[in-house]
Amino acid sequence: MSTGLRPVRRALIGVSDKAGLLELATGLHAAGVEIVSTGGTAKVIADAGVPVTPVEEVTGFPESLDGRVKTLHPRVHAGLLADMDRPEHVEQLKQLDIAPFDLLVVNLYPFTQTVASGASPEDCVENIDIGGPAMVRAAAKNHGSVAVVVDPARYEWVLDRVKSGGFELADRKRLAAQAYAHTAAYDTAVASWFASAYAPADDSGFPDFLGGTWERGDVLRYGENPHQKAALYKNIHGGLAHAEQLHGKAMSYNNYVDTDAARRAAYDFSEPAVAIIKHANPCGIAVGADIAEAHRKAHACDPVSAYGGVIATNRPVTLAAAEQIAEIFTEVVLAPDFDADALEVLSRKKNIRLLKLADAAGLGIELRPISGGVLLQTSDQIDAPGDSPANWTLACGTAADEKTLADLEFAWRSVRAVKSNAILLADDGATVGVGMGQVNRVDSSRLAVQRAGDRAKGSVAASDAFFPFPDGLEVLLEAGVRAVVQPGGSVRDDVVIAAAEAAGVTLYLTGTRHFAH
Ligand SMILES: NC(=O)c1ncn([C@@H]2O[C@H](COP(=O)(O)O)[C@@H](O)[C@H]2O)c1NC=O
Repeated sequence: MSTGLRPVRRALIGVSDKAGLLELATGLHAAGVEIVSTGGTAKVIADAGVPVTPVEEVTGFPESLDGRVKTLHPRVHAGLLADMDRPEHVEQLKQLDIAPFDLLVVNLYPFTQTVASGASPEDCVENIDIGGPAMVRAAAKNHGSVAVVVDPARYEWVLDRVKSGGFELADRKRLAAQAYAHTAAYDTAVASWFASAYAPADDSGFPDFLGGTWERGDVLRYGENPHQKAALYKNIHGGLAHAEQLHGKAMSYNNYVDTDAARRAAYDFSEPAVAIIKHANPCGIAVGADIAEAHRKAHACDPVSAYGGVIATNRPVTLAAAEQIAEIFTEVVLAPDFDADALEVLSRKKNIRLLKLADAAGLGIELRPISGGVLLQTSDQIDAPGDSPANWTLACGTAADEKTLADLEFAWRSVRAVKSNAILLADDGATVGVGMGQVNRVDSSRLAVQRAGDRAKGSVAASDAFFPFPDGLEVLLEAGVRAVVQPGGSVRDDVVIAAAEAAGVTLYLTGTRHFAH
């Protein structure tokens, strides 16, 4: 069966990123390939003494308008679009005196990088490549006859193929698929920038067009369950999907979901913090003088549930912390870094996955697919006025002393990481009981109290949303909680406050809610 092998005799090269260009051009020339190039590319090649035909010689037209017109010419596009398996195309090229191209190597003006550099809108617009994508799309469409390369990392492989006789049809198809993904991502970046930064339709802050492209990372063993298939796709914005895995088995689908929840729970504490997550909910969050102390305290919250958990920290993992973690069966540790000795200790554990992610902050927006669409919201940062104790309203009881207020603030920050309805009990910078994911606030309160056991007495509590009735709060009061922080805002706030007052408990209202569904 024919593999559709086509030799490379004539190549068109126009690259913005000149990395690897010389090696490529030298290799192509040595393999007997005629090279045609655009201005800057041709200059680099010619300066190195490698023969190159300027594209102007092919078009008979000068590169003009500040480079806006270089390759946009029938003599270039006919050479890229002629189907060499169709005799009439071959004949037409002959009549028009146009030579076909067998290989196109292009990379585009750096639009995304220009935007990211904070360049002026005019510079960004000028960095929208027009001729490059036109050629890439033409050659990709005509992959039956032309191989198109958009990735400098492929140059070595390209030379190898050229020297060994050319590209097979299967190669050219894969290259074409890559080329279309490249131009699609490029156009999506341009369209997104126009819609949100350059020409927004209104002042809502939400663009009319929402674009995103992802490239496949690892194919995962399975999805949430073994009968579901799954793969990781990565965008260009960094984050957990790009974390460097330093050790351990491949990440699973559920590992990623839990690690992202752990990241959200731990990353924005100013003190050293550790979050231990199971099934996307915390079974312990704590701050401490260092990571080892924070881990000890977080683990003590619910050692039963912490077994097989996922840990995130906001500081590099130290030897002391690593030795503690190594004692407990842990699926994943995510940290900004690992000290060398800590890495050595943890790497002795075959099954633990160690992920390094320097910037865990995330993009500040979240997308959630729903049937037929996607919901977009800004992330639940802890930056609303109601998140600052200075703005809390003391609804009843005595004003909290410094330690109590610090615990309430810790509990308030931590409760964001708990699925609603969320009730979180804390003491001394550590959770002691977490009630999560119940469909009423009374059950969440019962769960938190039950998990805390004796530790409920004298602890502080945070509720992610208001108590609609006093019943949930009463569970906490009976257990001996000494101070509570909650948003307030229920039509029955007066009876809820009265219940706290009767128990002599301090109650603060934040006016801000932190649901996590
Ligand atoms: N205008 C054109 O006809 C055109 N043809 C190719 N380009 C781009 O020009 C760049 C290469 O230019 P140079 O070789 O001059 O550095 C490549 O990124 C290529 O995608 C063009 N530039 C922008 O559209």
